[in-house]
Amino acid sequence: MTHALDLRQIRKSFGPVDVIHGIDLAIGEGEFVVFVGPSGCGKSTLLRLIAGLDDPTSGDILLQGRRVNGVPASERGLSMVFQSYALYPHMSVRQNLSFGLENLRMPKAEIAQRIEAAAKMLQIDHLLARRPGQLSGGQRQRVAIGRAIVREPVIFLFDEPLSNLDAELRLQMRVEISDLHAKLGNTMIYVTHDQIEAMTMADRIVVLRGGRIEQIGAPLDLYNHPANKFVAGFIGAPQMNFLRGQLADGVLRTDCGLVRDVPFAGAGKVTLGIRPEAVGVSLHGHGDVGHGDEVIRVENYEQLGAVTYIYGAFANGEKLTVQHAHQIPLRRGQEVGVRFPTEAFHLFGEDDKALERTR
Ligand SMILES: Nc1ncnc2c1ncn2[C@@H]1O[C@H](COP(=O)(O)OP(=O)(O)OP(=O)(O)O)[C@@H](O)[C@H]1O
Repeated sequence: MTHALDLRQIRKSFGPVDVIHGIDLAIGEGEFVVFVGPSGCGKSTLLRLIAGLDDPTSGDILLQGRRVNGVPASERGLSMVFQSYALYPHMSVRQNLSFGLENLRMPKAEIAQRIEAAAKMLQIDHLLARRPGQLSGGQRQRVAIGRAIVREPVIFLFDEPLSNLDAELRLQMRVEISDLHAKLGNTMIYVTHDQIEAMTMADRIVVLRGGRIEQIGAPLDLYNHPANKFVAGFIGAPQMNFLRGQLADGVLRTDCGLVRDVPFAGAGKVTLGIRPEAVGVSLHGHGDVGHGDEVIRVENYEQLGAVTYIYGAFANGEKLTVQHAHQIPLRRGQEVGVRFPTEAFHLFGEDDKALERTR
């Protein structure tokens, strides 16, 4: 099968600084792939290499099986949507949408028809006569997406397109971009540092750190089976809890006092990972400590109605975040029993790699 995109051993250096360290990646036709990672991990650089806005130092880029190294951006059949929208302020929305097509000498009737279809899909048909300055941030981003759509690209490239929008609008646009992908069926590559965008939009997530791929997988694969501590900590909010410990002969002893038979092989220093929602809470009556495996002291808490977040600490100072699905009475300084179900354990070795379960 021909892939929409193949990256083969892509490296990129800026002068003496190596930014991308040999990336191999194949993206299938119609896939929605999200590149995610902390600031400076090389996501935008990688996207720019794919777009043809920059050249790799070495390695090959193939679009639908054809090597495109050195092919100018305008001839790659890709459209890019930027965080900054990059609209022409002195042109109307309609002109912003038609500009690129006119440059391709496309017949006027076809341009008009494409603009009409895209404007309708994005619900900006009533805004075509306005200038970007007369639009809200969300409307501007829709115009920028419209400009990408009218070009009918083989691949859409998005570089943090929602970063300038407020939380509510981000959520709405996330859903709209997912809908757009479902309607159009094009391959889409989306760069973000926001793991929630990655979790909600991607068919597959590529987690990058320091110019290397840490893990590739479907959102829930990464959530349930992170390959290492970095991915475990990056995917999921609030973050997975990490507790120091020792493993020997199938027995885990954490520094905070937990002793437990665990189905993991290996020995030596380990980190126990457990997600906030997997930790059980027990309260007896008014603030009495219930029966738990261990006790934390509540340092802070947040009652959101649907969920309660408890930010606690063990006697040894290690922190624990608990996400509880019910409303419970809490006060700072009280002690709460916490339970650790073994099924929810992730163990990471000294090299931060996830240990395999033995059963
Ligand atoms: N033109 C350049 N010259 C020198 N260094 C660069 C250049 N462009 C990017 N870099 C460096 O390459 C690294 C990766 O940058 P890149 O913009 O790809 O990161 P990113 O993951 O997109 O980060 P962010 O989320 O902050 O945009 C950074 O350390 C950056 O400083």
